[in-house]
Amino acid sequence: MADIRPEPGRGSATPLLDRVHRPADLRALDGSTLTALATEIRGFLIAEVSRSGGHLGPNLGTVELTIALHRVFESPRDRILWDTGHQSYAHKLLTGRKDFSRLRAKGGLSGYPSRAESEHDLIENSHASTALGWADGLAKAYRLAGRADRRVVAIVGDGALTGGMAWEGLNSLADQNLRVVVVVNDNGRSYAPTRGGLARHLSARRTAGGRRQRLREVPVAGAPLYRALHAMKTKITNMRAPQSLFQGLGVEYLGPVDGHDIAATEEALRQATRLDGPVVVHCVTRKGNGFAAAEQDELDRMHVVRPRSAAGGRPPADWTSVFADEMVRIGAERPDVVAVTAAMLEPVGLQAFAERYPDRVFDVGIAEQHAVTSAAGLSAGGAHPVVALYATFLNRAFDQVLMDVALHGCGVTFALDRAGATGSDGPSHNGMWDLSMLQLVPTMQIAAPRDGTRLRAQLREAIAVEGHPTMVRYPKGPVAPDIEPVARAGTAEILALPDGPGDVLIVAVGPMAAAALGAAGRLAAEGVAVTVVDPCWVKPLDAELLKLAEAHRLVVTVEDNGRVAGAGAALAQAMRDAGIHRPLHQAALPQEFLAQAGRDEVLEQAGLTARGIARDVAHALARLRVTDHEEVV
Ligand SMILES: Cc1ncc(C[n+]2csc(CCOP(=O)(O)OP(=O)(O)O)c2C)c(N)n1
Ligand SMILES: O=C[C@H](O)COP(=O)(O)O
Ligand SMILES: CC(=O)C(=O)O
Ligand SMILES: [Mg+2]
Repeated sequence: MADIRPEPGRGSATPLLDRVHRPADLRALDGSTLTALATEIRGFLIAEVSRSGGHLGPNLGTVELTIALHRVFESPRDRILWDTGHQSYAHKLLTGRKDFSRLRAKGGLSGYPSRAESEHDLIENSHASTALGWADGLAKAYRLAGRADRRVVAIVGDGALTGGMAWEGLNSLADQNLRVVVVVNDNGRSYAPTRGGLARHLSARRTAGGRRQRLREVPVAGAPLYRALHAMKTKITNMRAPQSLFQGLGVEYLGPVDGHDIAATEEALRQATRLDGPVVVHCVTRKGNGFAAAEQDELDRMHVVRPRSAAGGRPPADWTSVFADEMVRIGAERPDVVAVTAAMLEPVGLQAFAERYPDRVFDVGIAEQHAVTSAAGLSAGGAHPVVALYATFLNRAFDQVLMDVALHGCGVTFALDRAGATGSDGPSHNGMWDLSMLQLVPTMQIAAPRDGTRLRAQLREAIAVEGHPTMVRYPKGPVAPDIEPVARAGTAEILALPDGPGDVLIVAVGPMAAAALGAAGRLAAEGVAVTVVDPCWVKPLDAELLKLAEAHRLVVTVEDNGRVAGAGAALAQAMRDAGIHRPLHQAALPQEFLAQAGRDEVLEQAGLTARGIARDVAHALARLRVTDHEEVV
């Protein structure tokens, strides 16, 4: 993630934008005014997003495309669907949302489309490659309802197009001959350059288009030659290029068109709407366009920038960098260890591994399902794959984890970054499902390290396991300071022991250890004797942990995962199975779609802080005194 300094003189004065309150207002503007509006929007985004943080590069690339879309389509009668949704800032501005002062913060604008914000938004899940599925369903529904007037347009990045769902969508659009316009927003990048056969195909089409474009720019001899070539190559429209992969599937193809040329993009879109079936408009854009620092950012074209408050100076070491470092060391010792990423090499911390062992890292595109099954294959072939993903993105690959990896006894390690609350990306990005989901997988071993030392150690332990899958989960943000154990209970580690017998056992999962210790301190001051234990391995739970539970009056589990079926629920079940009848209170994230806020705010709201845990324990103890034999309090 890049630090940025906006170019001096850039402000957010927006006289033209002030005249646009809704998409229809755009239709009254002429060509040069539209170009000036694009410049204004770009200046606004650079100034605002540099301050708030957010997806700067992708949004700088879609300004002109968004203007063209809103001039051709009549949203919300027509549906404009942004795949992933991280590139919809200009769309927000043109649909009346201009207060970016709290972008991605609590109570502020979402970093993605949001149904609560606008009738112009529909998809807000922000997991990639879903827009064609939505488009397919909407177009079918409109057809059934006899609403031929309602058009559907989906904007999908070249990165999102690497996801299998996009191809399932295209297949279905072609099958039903649905009138859907698919704009491929091709900037050649995901975070890093987009990889694979599809990326090569798009690149070849880009080059073919570019060659024609250059010929046209040659004043005298070039133009007739261009026209001759062009006429020969195009039959139905003057923009259609033959031999595209899409045409082979039964989806028309227009382009490539320069996505920073509003008039040309508009013309391509208008042509697309005249066709009576699915059509791809190949739109070539530059990620970071118009902001030199972003255009020149080799890493990811400023895909996402940190808020200015967090920028400056060296950021503190985060969990990702500890993982990154340990992977390089493990890689040196274990030539069979390979890494798999779903288009997020650098964000998940595999850059250094890739530099050291370029042949042992595989970027499969935004294709988590394929990443997991491919890892099963790697394991079957004798390698030990580490599949590194953001926790929330594993969700869609549950069946592959269960049936390909676990059922087949594959030694695959899942390294899940951004596990727990992530906050500013809203409900879609909190990593609060993995502990529940992977509890269901027979043979899966789950580690939740509490600090950097434990992350290194447990990653090693996990990678040493063959014959079944392992998972290591860790959160977003600075790595927690090391906490040394005071005793052990099997594989669990005791972090605090009272002098005498304990009243309360706090089972702190992973990075919740520090807050649990803080709570124990507060409770001790009130005369409550608390033992704090870190299970280290959340699955399987060590029998010693059950003995500890039996030795206390109240058990409290603390985890940054949804409360349903997570570590607390697993312990409650293990205790019941073992005939241990102790009341158990679960402190966890509520099983809800959590509103966007800072990560700390989300944790605070869920009571996952020292104060919150101490308060919960005190309440639970008070209730225990009243009802005595309650099992879950
Ligand atoms: C299922 C899933 N995996 C990973 C991501 C993380 N992610 C968000 S945007 C992005 C790259 C998108 O590339 P592209 O679609 O080409 O859009 P661009 O940013 O280039 O405009 C990735 C990997 C995600 N949102 N969803
Ligand atoms: O997950 C997608 C984000 O927009 C980028 O997240 P991050 O800042 O946690 O890497
Ligand atoms: C949008 C998103 O998920 C990302 O930028 O990673
Ligand atoms: Mg892209």
